[in-house]
Order: sequence, then structure tokens, then C-alpha cells
Amino acid sequence: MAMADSNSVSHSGNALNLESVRDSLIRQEDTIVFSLIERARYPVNSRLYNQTLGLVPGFSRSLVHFIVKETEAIQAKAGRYENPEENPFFPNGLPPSVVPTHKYPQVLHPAAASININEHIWDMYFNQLLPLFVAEGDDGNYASTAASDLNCLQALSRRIHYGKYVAEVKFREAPQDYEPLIRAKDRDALMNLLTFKNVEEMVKKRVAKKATVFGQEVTLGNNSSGNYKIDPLIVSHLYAEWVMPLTKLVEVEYLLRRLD
Ligand SMILES: O=C(O)C(=O)C[C@]1(C(=O)O)C=C[C@@H](O)C=C1
Repeated sequence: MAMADSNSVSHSGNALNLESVRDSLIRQEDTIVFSLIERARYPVNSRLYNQTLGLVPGFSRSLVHFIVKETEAIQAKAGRYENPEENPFFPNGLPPSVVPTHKYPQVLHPAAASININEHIWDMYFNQLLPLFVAEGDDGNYASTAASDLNCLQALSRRIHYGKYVAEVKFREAPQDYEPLIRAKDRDALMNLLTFKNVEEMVKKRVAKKATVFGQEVTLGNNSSGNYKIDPLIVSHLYAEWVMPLTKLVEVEYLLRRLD
């Protein structure tokens, strides 16, 4: 029988420890790599991101902004943001959930809810990452392209904000090491303490390998074309330059609030 994957602490009921939290990060790599492969099906479609075209009557921002905001509103009604692992890109004015509340385990310090770096993730994704891996051109598939963008954004956001759980585990495992640094508000020392260079090297190699495996042309013969749907080097660059540094930023922000 297939087992439900333990993609998240809030669903798995697993003990919270560094291994289980890292397992979740590893599983989330699959989601991120697949979401990028899906987005790469479409060309850049830059009209989607242009604020000045006025594509949506009465809405002054870009079409992608409109689609993300409206999608988040319906997902909020269905309870998505009741899950402490999920953070909206447009938190202001979101409608409340209309479905029965699910009891998510209270793992995090309540201050976790005040940490949302999605503005940063939005900027990184559209201005730095996207131009690296999509083709030039415009095929008019704006709604589908925006849905793909939202999948990428949500997968990246979930992974990066998962730093809250990583930080909670690290704090619980060594409060005597973290507490003095938190009291001294010493960001640099906290950053050093929570950094494992060897783990980061493994993550970079593994995500590049996943991009190679998931993004290869599958044929029935054994002639591999050597073409990948997303360049494995771009995926490891994404992790090295943005995903891991932003996860660590979330970890530091969380720890700084951990004793409040
Ligand atoms: O695995 C950890 O310990 C994490 O904090 C996660 C992570 C990452 O983002 O992948 C971040 C910092 C560490 O240096 C190693 C990896």
C-alpha cells in the first residue's frame, strides 16, 4: 500500500526533529523542481507582468497580480492560510475561511505568524529567477502561465517559510546555545550557529540531480538527448543564491522572536 508522504510536520504527526524537518525540505525540492519545469512550458509572456497595460478593467496592477490575489482569496475561503505552513502573497483584505477549522498542531511560537517575506520572494522570482529559465516570446496563454507562476511561488514560499520549523527544532535541541545570542540580538552569530555548509553543499548537488532526472526527455529507446526542460545549474543556483539564504533569514527572524 502506498504511504502518504510526510511532506510536512503539520500533516504527518511525526516527531519534530532535525531529520524529519530536513526530510520535508527534501520532499519539497521535488515540488519546486516540477513547478519550474511546468512554468518552462510557456515563454516569458511578459504582458502578464506589465502594470501599465490595464488588462483588467478597474485594476491598476498587472494581470499576474490580479490572478494571484483572486486565487489567494478563494484559497483563503477554503482554509489554506489556517495552516501555519502557508503564507499569502497578499495578506491584506483576505476573506476568512468558510470551512470547518482544522486543528493544526501548535508547534511554533505564536510570533511565527508575524513573519512573512513573500514580498522578497515575489521580487526574486519575477525579476531574477524567471528571466533565467523561460524562453523569449508570447503565446497568449496568460491565465495558464500565471497559474504556473503561482505554483512556483507557493512552493518556494512554503519551503522558505519552513525555516520557522527548522529554527524551532534547532532551538529545542540546544536552547543553551541559542538563548544568549537571541537575548543579545546577535544576528550574525545566530546565522553562524544555524548554518551547516556540508548540508548546503548536498542540497545544491541533489536539486541539480533532480532537475536532471525529472527534466530529461523520456524515450523508449536508450538514446538520451541530453536536453533538459530546466537547466540543472539554474536550479542549484536558485538554491544557493536565494532559497537557502532566504530560509536562513526566516530562521534568524524566527529565533529573534523565540523568547518574546
Ligand atoms: O538543514 C538545515 O539545517 C537548514 O537550516 C536548512 C538549510 C537549507 O536551507 O537547506 C539552511 C541552512 C543550513 O546551512 C543548511 C540547510
